Amino acid sequence: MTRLSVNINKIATLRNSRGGNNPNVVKTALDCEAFGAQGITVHPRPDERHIRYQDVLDLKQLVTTEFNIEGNPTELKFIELVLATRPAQVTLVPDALGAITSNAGWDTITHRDRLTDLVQTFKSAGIRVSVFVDPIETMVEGAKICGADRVELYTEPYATEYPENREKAVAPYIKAAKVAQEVGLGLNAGHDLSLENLRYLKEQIPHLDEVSIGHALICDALYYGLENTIQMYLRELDV
Ligand SMILES: CC(=O)[C@@H](O)[C@H](O)COP(=O)(O)O
Ligand SMILES: NCC(=O)COP(=O)(O)O
Repeated sequence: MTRLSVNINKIATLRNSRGGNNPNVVKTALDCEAFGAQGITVHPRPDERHIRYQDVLDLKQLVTTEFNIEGNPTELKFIELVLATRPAQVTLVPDALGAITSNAGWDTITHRDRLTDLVQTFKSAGIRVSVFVDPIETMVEGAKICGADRVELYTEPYATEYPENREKAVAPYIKAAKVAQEVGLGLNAGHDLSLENLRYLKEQIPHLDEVSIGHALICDALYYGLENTIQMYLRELDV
């Protein structure tokens, strides 16, 4: 079974655009769970332009499905937040300051020592650690050497190539997923997954443990409503 974790960053972006508390991020997370989501993902950034650090602490009190915090562990504040929150999973993402969104995975070879320390720190606190990587076999192997429990494959290149040539788009992901399975890593995927491209990814990589989806899912909810949308995404994974 592949779990759907809804990334609620975009709900916070909407809230922040006006100040106040509408939409309510915590209520939306709980509604996502009630509508069938099997996890909630947040990706706080140092400028707190969407999810704020306080949101993360508030969510932890009430989220009952898998809580996944994504972010760049080079920020001490991020490390402290994760350790204070103790989510089910932390996903380490090397996002650059000033980037609009995440745009690359880790070089798990160059950053091996630092990642190894971080993985150990989080695992000692009982938190599962996933490392965000491009679909490159050596990067997956590198994540294993760092002690990670899972990798999250960065799917933006898949999503971009999908409309032109979906077989070519998914090919590196199938290879990377195979390596993850061989070395005993769990497998997550995320970024720009959508109703258009999700089913094929799942068909090609049936052993995916989890997908985290935010941007497209929240956009779809404008047309279909949040409950219907979550059910539609779940059906795409039910293959
Ligand atoms: C790691 C990843 O791909 C997502 O967490 C993505 O970065 C979502 O963040 P934004 O909502 O800021 O685009
Ligand atoms: N880890 C990926 C994620 O949480 C959501 O990414 P996106 O669907 O907002 O592109």
